[in-house]
Amino acid sequence: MLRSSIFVYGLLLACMTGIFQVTPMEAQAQKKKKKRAETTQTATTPSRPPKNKNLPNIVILATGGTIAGAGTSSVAAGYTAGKLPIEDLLNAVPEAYKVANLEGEQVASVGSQAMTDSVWLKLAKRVNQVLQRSDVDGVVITHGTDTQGETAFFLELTVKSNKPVVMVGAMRSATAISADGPKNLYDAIVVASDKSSTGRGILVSMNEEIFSGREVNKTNTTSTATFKAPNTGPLGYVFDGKVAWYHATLRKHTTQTIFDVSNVNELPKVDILYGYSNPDPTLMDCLMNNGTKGIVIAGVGNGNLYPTVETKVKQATAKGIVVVRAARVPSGRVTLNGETDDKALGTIVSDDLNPEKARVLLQLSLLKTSSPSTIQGYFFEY
Ligand SMILES: NC(=O)CC[C@H](N)C(=O)O
Repeated sequence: MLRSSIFVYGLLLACMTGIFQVTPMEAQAQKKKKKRAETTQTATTPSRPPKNKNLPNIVILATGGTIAGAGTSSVAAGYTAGKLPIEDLLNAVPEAYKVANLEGEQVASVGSQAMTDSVWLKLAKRVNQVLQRSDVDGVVITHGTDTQGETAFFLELTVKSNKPVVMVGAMRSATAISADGPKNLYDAIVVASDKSSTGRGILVSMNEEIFSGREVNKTNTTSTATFKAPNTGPLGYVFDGKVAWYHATLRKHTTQTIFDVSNVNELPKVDILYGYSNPDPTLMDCLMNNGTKGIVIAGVGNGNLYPTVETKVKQATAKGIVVVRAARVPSGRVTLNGETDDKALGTIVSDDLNPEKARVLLQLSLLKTSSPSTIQGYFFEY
């Protein structure tokens, strides 16, 4: 009796301490099972397939943004932009490897609200280097949406190749439910791989629409359909892995421009002043005394200026600062000598470029000349 109760007690103890939980044979089987599970897991993580010589070669240059953003919740809006590396973004779209051979490179990892002139220059130089390679057919650039319109126009004026360059972003982070990044990235790769995208300038592919880098703007703070071209509409669409074109830009771009940044390390300082009722004209003093070489005014209506700002503008142009009248109105042209007397003020107009795009063109123009009339010519040409 005593012996049997010692046995039962011993058995119980053994079970609790796990001695009899797994026999050596079972342990080996479990080890094998675990290894199998690990192998299966690796196999489901898409790895780079071997190069297919029948597919185009696309280089993806990553700069950050929401498309590479990650948050702690899949439903809350909060996240940090530019966290995930390009490899992770590509792993979310294994289908893209059936469209092109893909090579990824991280140029920057920033939310595009932190975009700088130096990243622009680095990016433009890198795009040009990559496109010079005879084995590269096109480039895709992942970018935050906040300032994507400006970067697109900067590249539109400084990329020296006819090969497709397609920018893309996302409005929902990579960890959000229904993240739009993977579909947008897939579509952008489709657009960049399509020979019909050649010679169209910098393209921005978002939400199944394709825009010109000159025209595209972010128009909604949170919607996935945020990108629009208010003056022209989209150039085309990408749907079901196919591209369809309806329009083309007539303004000079890429290989047709005079702007070459290959030896440029710094851009001239150009700032934007916003127009509104009863503004404080001393803001202009701040810019005039701050080394600013050019000022873009986001004027009201047809780029009109508040009277006391107008007085300051006259002082600025007399000092040799180039002042461009643009408009805070989201579409349309700013016309010369309408309500505002450009001749008397020494100002020029942005044509139909919005203030931030006018700033880009003014920065590049000032690398060439400080003559307002020559720069006005550029604004009607590009
Ligand atoms: N949707 C976005 O990409 C916005 C995220 C961030 N502010 C950026 O522009 O990079």
